Amino acid sequence: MNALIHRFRPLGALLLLVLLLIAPGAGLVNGYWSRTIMLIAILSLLVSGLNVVLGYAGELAMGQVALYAVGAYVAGYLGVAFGVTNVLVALAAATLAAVVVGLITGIPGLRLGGWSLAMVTFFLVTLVPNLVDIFADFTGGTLGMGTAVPTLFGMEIVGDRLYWLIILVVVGWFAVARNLLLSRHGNMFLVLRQSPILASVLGVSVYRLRLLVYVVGAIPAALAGALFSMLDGFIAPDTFTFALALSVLAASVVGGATSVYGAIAGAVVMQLGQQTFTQFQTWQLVIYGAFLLIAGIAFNRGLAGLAQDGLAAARRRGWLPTLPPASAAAAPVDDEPAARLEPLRGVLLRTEGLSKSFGGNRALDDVSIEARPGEVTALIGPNGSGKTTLLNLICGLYQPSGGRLFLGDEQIGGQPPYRIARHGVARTFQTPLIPKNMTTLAFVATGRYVTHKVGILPAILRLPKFRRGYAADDEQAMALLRLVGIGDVAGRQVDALALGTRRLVEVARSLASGARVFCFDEVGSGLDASDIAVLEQAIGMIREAGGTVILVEHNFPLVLKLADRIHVLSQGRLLASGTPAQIQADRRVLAEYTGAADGGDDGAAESVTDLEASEGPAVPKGAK
Ligand SMILES: Nc1ncnc2c1ncn2[C@@H]1O[C@H](COP(=O)(O)OP(=O)(O)OP(=O)(O)O)[C@@H](O)[C@H]1O
Repeated sequence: MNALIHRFRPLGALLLLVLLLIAPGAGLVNGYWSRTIMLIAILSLLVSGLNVVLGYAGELAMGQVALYAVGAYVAGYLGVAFGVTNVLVALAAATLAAVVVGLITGIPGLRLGGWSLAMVTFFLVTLVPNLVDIFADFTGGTLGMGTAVPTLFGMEIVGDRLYWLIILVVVGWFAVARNLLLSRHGNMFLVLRQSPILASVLGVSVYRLRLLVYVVGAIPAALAGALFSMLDGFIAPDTFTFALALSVLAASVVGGATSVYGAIAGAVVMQLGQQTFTQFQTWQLVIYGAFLLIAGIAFNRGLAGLAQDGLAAARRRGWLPTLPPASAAAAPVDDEPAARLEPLRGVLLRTEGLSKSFGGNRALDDVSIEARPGEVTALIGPNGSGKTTLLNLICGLYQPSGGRLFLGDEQIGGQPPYRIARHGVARTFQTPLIPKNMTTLAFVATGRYVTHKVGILPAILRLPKFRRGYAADDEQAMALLRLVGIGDVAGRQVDALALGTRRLVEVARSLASGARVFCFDEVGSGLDASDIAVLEQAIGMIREAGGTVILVEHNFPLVLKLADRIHVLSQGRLLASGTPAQIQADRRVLAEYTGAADGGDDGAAESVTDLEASEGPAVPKGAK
């Protein structure tokens, strides 16, 4: 039954599309409703563009309405000034204009960072009437501009034909958006939304990805504008108002910004609301504000989120058949033998006099260490001694104030994090960075985004290259989850997992990139004894496979078991380096941990192991 439903889903969608297309011709809807459907379709294009930018990549870009105007005027002007009325040319020109305007506004907006994009796009919307006025010779100014009748190969595209065109363009866009967002690219957009830091340590240039998302989101807005100019046959600046920008934002939030089809739900609510209530014009800003507040507080995943929750509840109760696993690889097969790691091309990592200051605080001072391939190098020290700062310098998240960082013979210190990640440096975080709305399997596969590239076009067109890449992503991610002993959580939402499990997920994610150097930041904390045993085994495997492991850890028994070499930091300086046996016997280290002036002659503890035998964290002299 289940398989049958899924097999016939595309057929159902096709039937729905055919029904929608024949509705006006077959008399199922009158002229009023066919215009309403076209307006909803156009609005859903606008909202969908915002969903891509805001819902997926987390960028508040208010400029959809300005891009809507660009699409409308470009399509309109082509017809009026050059007699180019072919709808395909008009739509292509609108798309091109969206890309150009997207780049012109996106580059400065995103380069400056922070709220700049929101500000730039906000001003873009408020500028539209002025620009239309300034270029009145081309746009007709405030009086507006009549547009030519659209054509296709000599045929006038009016009435039912225009209705079909609008429906087909909107369906086409949603197919593109679906294929893009429900792919490894969409998953990376979600990672970016949750944490640009995480995206950058996965090897992604945050700036370029943001620009890409912003430009992609601009395209449906311009297409909507072109279609609107064909529908109304007239364009005037009072269509492209700030109130419309707010209504698009409200529709995005109400429909559910992180849902592909939420845009349609949001557009339906907004358009029907507008048409149903006569007082709407007067009250529109208040109504949009109220919509945003209610949607933000009561159902922050929008109508689409409510629908998804309802469907999930119905499946749990057995009222609906359950979904098949995301992929064949995701089906839990717990009795399968754990995967083995392929050989890793570990490399020597070396710091030379590395320093980092935050204002007057010298967090790291002249630290020189080595981490060798096929070894586990542990960094220990009390809280605030500079361990995480050192990892952040190694990964490029901090710029060094002094000193150098070598990977093999190459000096990589000071490079941006995404470049360092591309050299093969992977990282986990003290507080795991985990995106929302993603399965554990998909999250682990994001580790392969840069190293096993599949372009956007193969993803949108679902080409064999995309399918092969997708299958390999799933298979590898599943094997790695099994390796760290959590294959059973592959299909679960990764942000719903317990802290200890998230740490293991991060280890699997770092392995997915095929990295050469692994920086594990307190990866053992919060894990129970059985998880620690699995972690120990996984780190042992990375070492055996030849990887370079840098382990920041407070769990001293774990450090003693795993480390080949230990570096002890104290107040940002390197206090001692040596084998576990040497560090255990080092009285300076004991003194640092106990606070005793001369290494613990009070007889309370004879070695660091005595202090840490209970697996408790190293108690700091000065807690962070
Ligand atoms: N972004 C920052 N801005 C200002 N000070 C910072 C920053 N990051 C770290 N520090 C300071 O640098 C010092 C070292 O901090 P760091 O987090 O590296 O220590 P740690 O050894 O990792 O501690 P813990 O074991 O608690 O994680 C601390 O004094 C901390 O306050």
